[in-house]
Amino acid sequence: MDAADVTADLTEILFTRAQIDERIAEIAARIDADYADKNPLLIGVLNGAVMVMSDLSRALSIHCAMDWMAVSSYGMGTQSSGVVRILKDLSTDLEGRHVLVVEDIIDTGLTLTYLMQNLASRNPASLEIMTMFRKPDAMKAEIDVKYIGYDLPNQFVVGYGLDFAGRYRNLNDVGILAPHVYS
Ligand SMILES: O=P(O)(O)OC[C@H]1O[C@H](OP(=O)(O)OP(=O)(O)O)[C@H](O)[C@@H]1O
Ligand code: HPA
Ligand SMILES: [Mg+2]
Repeated sequence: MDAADVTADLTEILFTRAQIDERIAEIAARIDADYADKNPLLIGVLNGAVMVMSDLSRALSIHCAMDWMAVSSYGMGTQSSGVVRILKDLSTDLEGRHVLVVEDIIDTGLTLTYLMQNLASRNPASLEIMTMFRKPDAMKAEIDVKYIGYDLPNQFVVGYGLDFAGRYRNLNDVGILAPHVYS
C-alpha cells in the first residue's frame, strides 16, 4: 500500500495507481484530439476531483484553462444526502467556452445532474463530462458522460481523491472500504 497503513481498512484494492495512470493517458489522448484548438476550460469538482484534475491536466498536450467548484452532498457519511450544496462557485464566465467537467466519481448521479443543469444555464459553447469512476448500478439519474475511466461495483470506495469522512483521499490506489470502518 502507501503512505498511511490502511490495509486493514480495505477489503479489496480495485484499481492501482498504475492502472489509473494508464487510463488517464488514454483519455488525455482522446481529449487532445477532440479539443485541439478549442482551449477548453476544465472545471474540477472539489474536493474529490483534485487528484484526477491534477493528473489529467498534466497528461494533456493542448492548451487548457482550469477552474473549480466546490459542492458537497455526502458530508461525513457513505450515503448521498440528496441535497447538493454549492460551497464555492467558479470565477470564470462560461459564455461561449468549451467546458469539460472533471469528476472523481459518479455514484447516484445527483451531484452531476444538479451541476450540469446549473452550468448549462451559463451558455457554454459545449459542456461535457470526464469522470474517473462510475457506479452504473447505483445511478438514479441518466447522465451523458463523454469520458469514463473505470466502472465500479456498487460499494463504498476510497482513495485517489475519494474520501470517507475526510480520510483516505491521499491513497494512491482505489479500494473498497471495509464495513467495520463505517458501521
Ligand atoms: O453521484 P453522487 O452520488 O452525487 O456522488 C458523487 C459526488 O460525491 C462526492 O463528493 P462529496 O459530496 O462527497 O464531496 P467531496 O468531493 O468533497 O468529497 C464525489 O466527489 C462526487 O462529487
Ligand atoms: O463510493 C464513494 N466513496 C467516496 N466518496 C463517494 N462519493 C460518492 N460515492 C463515493
Ligand atoms: Mg466525499
